[in-house]
Amino acid sequence: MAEALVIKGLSKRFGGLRAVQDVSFSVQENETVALIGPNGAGKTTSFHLITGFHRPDAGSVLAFGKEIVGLRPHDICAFGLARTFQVAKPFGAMTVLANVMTGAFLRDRHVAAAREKALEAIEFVGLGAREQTAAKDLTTIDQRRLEMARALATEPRILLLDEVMAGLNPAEIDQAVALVRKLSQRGLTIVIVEHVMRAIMAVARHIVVLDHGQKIAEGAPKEIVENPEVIRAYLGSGYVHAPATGGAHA
Ligand SMILES: Nc1ncnc2c1ncn2[C@@H]1O[C@H](COP(=O)(O)OP(=O)(O)OP(=O)(O)O)[C@@H](O)[C@H]1O
Repeated sequence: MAEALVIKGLSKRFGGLRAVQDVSFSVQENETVALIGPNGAGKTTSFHLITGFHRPDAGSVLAFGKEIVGLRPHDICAFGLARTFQVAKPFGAMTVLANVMTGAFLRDRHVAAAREKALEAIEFVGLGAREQTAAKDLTTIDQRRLEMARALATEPRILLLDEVMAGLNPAEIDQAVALVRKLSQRGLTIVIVEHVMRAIMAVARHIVVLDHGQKIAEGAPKEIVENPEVIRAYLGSGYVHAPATGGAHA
């Protein structure tokens, strides 16, 4: 498998705070990699750095062999990296279809083509019956579906999902897991930030753990949940059998 994303020495300070410190990891094509860690560990900042919303102080991000540090978010998206946001940012008054078309317009200037592509993405994420619903009237899981459809409509090769399971009930988490798997089966390379550990275990082939901006571990899910450093920093010793408090959700 070829490397879709190679991150080397990524660093970002906010004043005196080292939000991301010398973080390196790689993602193979069509692999799903999870980025986990406690609140404030630097996961979302890493997404901002990869997708051009923040410029790193140091480090490199190669996407399919091309350096993308320094490119604007729009150009990074056009290069094939799409993302969702931790706090969903739909255009509330606009319909689901109109929202997803804003993604599709990245590649298709023609309304009919953009509409067709948007409808395909809406159907794919399971929002087929809601295309004319205003985004603000969607349930939480449907808002997450909308975020994914909007990203998908930009025709990404790499999809970065930021806490798409937050606030979902257990049945909805199962649906979201199924959708992430379906996205992977479509051939996408996925990087997912998530606190819901059972979802991570169900979708990720590889896990990278951040703590205080630094990578403290990476490896296969089974290794990670047994790693003493990860248990200390994030999971807590009882997570496998009982929901952890304050950190990962079982
Ligand atoms: N724009 C900013 N200006 C100043 N500090 C910031 C900024 N963005 C993030 N930070 C700080 O950087 C650190 C890392 O934040 P980040 O949002 O990346 O963490 P996270 O791992 O995504 O956490 P969570 O799980 O809570 O979303 C935190 O201490 C945060 O307060």
